[in-house]
Amino acid sequence: MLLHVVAGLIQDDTGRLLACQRPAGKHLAGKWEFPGGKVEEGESIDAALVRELDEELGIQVAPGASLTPVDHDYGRGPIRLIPMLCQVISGTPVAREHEALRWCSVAELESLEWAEADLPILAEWCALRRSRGEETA
Ligand SMILES: Nc1nc2c([nH]c(=O)n2[C@@H]2O[C@H](COP(=O)(O)OP(=O)(O)OP(=O)(O)O)[C@@H](O)[C@H]2O)c(=O)[nH]1
Repeated sequence: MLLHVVAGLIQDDTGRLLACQRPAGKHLAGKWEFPGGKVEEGESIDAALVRELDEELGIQVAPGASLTPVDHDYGRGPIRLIPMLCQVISGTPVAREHEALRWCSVAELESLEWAEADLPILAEWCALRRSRGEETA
């Protein structure tokens, strides 16, 4: 069965993107990812995003546009990773479930070791920024 996973792309005022490091002992430990998680049965993508970011980071967000979903299989069954831009309404991110959080410029994003399914999302996000003339941040 295809597992739907939502991933939140959060930008700060200076255009940096929030990256989260997966904790030790879990699948893909130490790799970087976007905050988010599995969409529960009967739950909308937007609702899953709001719930997961509240649980994981203690922030309240407003879902925005989605980027292109990525289908991937780590050998544990197929997942569809759905990237969603989002706006923080309240709170400051705290790593409740991650090893570390980092606000990253484009150069910093490229220096991290990402979960494989995130790579096309990062490429799309960087292209989007370039098309808006924001590539220097
Ligand atoms: N939250 C999140 N998950 C991602 C991303 N990229 C990516 O491949 N995944 C994968 O999506 C799957 C579901 O993520 P999850 O965070 O809800 O699950 P988990 O691994 O913590 O729980 P599990 O160990 O019970 O499966 C995992 O296989 C995870 O590695 C991402 O950017 N954000």
